[in-house]
Amino acid sequence: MNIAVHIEGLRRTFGARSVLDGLALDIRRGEFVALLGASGTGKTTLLRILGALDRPDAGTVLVPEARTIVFQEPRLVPSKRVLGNVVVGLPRGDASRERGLRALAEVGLADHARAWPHTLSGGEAQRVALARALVREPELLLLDEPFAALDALTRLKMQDLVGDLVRRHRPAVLLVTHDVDEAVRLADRVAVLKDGDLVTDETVTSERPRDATDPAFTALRRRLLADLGVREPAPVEEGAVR
Ligand SMILES: Nc1ncnc2c1ncn2[C@@H]1O[C@H](COP(=O)(O)OP(=O)(O)OP(=O)(O)O)[C@@H](O)[C@H]1O
Repeated sequence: MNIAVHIEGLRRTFGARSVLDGLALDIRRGEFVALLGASGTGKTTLLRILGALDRPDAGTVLVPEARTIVFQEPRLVPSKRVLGNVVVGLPRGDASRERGLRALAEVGLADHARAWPHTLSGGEAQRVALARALVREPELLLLDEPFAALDALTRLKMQDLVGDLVRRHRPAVLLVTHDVDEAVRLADRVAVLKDGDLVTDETVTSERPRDATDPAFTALRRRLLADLGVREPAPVEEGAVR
């Protein structure tokens, strides 16, 4: 079957509030879906359910066994060196070590294998978290605002890195983000979560590498911002004095 994730009629209630209310979403194998939504709409709840960290109250959720999550913060084990963090939970031995080293090389940290987590920058630590997720060769990669805590330049570099890694490994991806441009840059499809269900589910048609000034990109950005209830700043006219 060509489907990696199948969700139908998903409901999750906290007290009297149905945060997810009949949500449906399919993700094909190797497809990259970005999920936008205002704060508190249930994006993390959805990701946690897909990662088996939370349970639905109702509905169907079919996900592959091989799935990993990367959170906003790297969540490294401070008492393990970088390589130990990457291979944590894998069988001990040379084969895992080799896989771990390959994954570190892929995120550009081959020379940090013996470093301790507290010596890493925020961006490096997050790359270790990515290596730890990829070394398991997931069929589904769940990304919960993985770049949100990084400075703007590091965030752009991380977006490029994730784009490259995903193209190489081809997992299905669900990326939760607040950043509309990030969603449109990276994803094959962008969905917006509102009032418990997806109100938008759009295929991104711009060619890669994506140019934020491309008309298709800007038109999609405008539609997504409207769905999110955010007004786009008016463009500054050339020569205008402000
Ligand atoms: N374990 C819980 N118990 C009670 N309420 C919860 C629990 N987990 C989440 N919620 C509530 O569910 C709603 C959705 O939370 P969630 O973290 O999924 O939103 P989000 O869209 O990821 O938000 P943000 O963009 O701010 O991270 C919030 O109102 C939150 O308070």
